[in-house]
Amino acid sequence: MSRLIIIGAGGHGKVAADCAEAMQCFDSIAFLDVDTSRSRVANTWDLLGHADDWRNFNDSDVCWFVAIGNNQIRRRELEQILSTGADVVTLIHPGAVVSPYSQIGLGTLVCANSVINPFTQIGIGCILNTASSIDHDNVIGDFVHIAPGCHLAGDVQVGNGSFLGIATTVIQGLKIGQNVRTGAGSVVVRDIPNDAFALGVPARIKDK
Ligand SMILES: CC(=O)SCCNC(=O)CCNC(=O)[C@H](O)C(C)(C)COP(=O)(O)OP(=O)(O)OC[C@H]1O[C@@H](n2cnc3c(N)ncnc32)[C@H](O)[C@@H]1OP(=O)(O)O
Repeated sequence: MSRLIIIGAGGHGKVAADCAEAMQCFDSIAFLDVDTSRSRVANTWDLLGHADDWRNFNDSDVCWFVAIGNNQIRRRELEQILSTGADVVTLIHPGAVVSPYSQIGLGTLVCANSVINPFTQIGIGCILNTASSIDHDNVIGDFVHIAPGCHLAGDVQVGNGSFLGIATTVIQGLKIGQNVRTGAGSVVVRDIPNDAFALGVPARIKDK
């Protein structure tokens, strides 16, 4: 058992803490955040101090999770912590179904009711949000956010830093590039190139 400190006390941080509590493998759960105007988060968890001061809390029994929704900021913070060799954890809600034949990178959050089917690889620092399903043989890059209710069919690839908006559906075998964004409810039926923004049914690429 160890103490978990979560960096980022916004809505996503609260979901991460709730997941960590459900896992029942941490002695205590607390936060650091850039906003230190309060001492408690949602009247439930302690806010220990400023996120920039995280090294001051890096005792041997502490492990870390970065819960920042923005993919770029999450990447910056997590890479900084990983570079020091600090103990970063992966959070998988006990109500998620994860195949033993899949791989999940450090610092990723797998939320309740998500399903990860076999031979799928998930990178580091990802968010697989509530009730998302990632089917067989997917390759999901680093710092990707798959929003609630997304469904990815088999053999889908998603590049680093991409954000699939809530309830996006991707048919089998497609390749979604890096830093792509999709709108809520998009149905992706063609590959999407790097840095594109796509939305609609079927999803079309739009100007940003
Ligand atoms: C736990 C969590 O909360 S995780 C976070 C999950 N959140 C999401 O997934 C949010 C995804 N965001 C969206 O879908 C947004 O609507 C965006 C990014 C696609 C567009 O947002 P904005 O740039 O603010 O666009 P805006 O709302 O002004 O709409 C512009 C036009 O696009 C249309 N539009 C907006 N979203 C969509 C969509 N998802 N699909 C199709 N059309 C859309 C609007 O109807 C509007 O059309 P109009 O010009 O004909 O009236």
